[in-house]
Amino acid sequence: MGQLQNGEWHDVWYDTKSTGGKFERTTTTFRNWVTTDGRPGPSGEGGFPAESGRYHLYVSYACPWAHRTLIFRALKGLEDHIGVSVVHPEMLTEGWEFRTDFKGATGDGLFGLPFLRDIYTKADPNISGRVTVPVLWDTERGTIVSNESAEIIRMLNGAFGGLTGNHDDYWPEAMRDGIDEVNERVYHTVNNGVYKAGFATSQSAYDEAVVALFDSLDWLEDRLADKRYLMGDRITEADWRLFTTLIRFDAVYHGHFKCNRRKLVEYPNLWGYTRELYQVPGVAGSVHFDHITHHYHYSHEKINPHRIVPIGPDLDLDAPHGRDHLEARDVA
Ligand SMILES: N[C@@H](CCC(=O)N[C@@H](CS)C(=O)NCC(=O)O)C(=O)O
Repeated sequence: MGQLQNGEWHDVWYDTKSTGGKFERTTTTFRNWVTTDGRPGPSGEGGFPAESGRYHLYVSYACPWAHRTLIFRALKGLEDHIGVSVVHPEMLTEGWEFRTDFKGATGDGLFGLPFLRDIYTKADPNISGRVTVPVLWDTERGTIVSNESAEIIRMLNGAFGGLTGNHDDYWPEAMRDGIDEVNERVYHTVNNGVYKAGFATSQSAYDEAVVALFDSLDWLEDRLADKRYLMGDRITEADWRLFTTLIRFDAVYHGHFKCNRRKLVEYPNLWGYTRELYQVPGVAGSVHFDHITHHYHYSHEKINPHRIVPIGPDLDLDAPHGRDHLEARDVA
């Protein structure tokens, strides 16, 4: 693991010394938007119109943030319009690599480059910062549109309907404030909360993160007692953002990140809800437990110095989800 400083690679682990042992996620560099007609989006510059075959996603199957973009690509019928390259699950001193010696790792499908950082320096030779997945690459302008998953999923949700005819909407206008409110708590205490617990280097930083995480899981468990999905009777973006953390919970976060007050399977509502989302057509194909389990345990040498990859729990994600008694309606 490392980062770029003025286009040069430096192998450094996360700095938690300056923050009293707390892991703080840095902000994202590329913030442009693909829009229907190329007009600028909420941030960055314009000139990125939705076109078939023009954009390419760089992802890791292990990463929960990249996973969101793969789910939206599948749900929105974008497989034939947006290509994908999958990095190797081991993220070591060179950062994400395009090695292909692991099932499902594709290499760099556009340029045949060895490292993900080469894609970042192709976009900006003097770039500084972390080299993260996902990356949405524009093959026409030869640059990165965005490396912020929260924004990439909104582009995939909203910009390509004219091309695909798929107008399913996971961020409906009338629900946006409510969705954003749920996202905010879920992001800080669950999505990023597991990382704050796992990467903490002081007891107090770990305690703070792990308590907030399980408070939120209790809150979500209650919320899902009479709601089929987080926002009620229709699936929204908020559900997919939560799903990619829940699906990794028992396999990785419970043990490797010490989020072990309870397992996900011990929450009846959350566990049924996770199975239902997993069973939505197109979603199971985006879940790769081999990459997930291998990545975390092998890459984080500071947490797991012998790099033993555990066997992992047997999870029956295809079991009936048992949530049919709660009302549901279409996303269109
Ligand atoms: N804000 C980014 C965060 C993405 C992120 O942190 N990805 C992780 C993998 S799960 C990564 O690539 N980390 C490499 C690093 O931090 O050096 C997003 O949501 O798109």
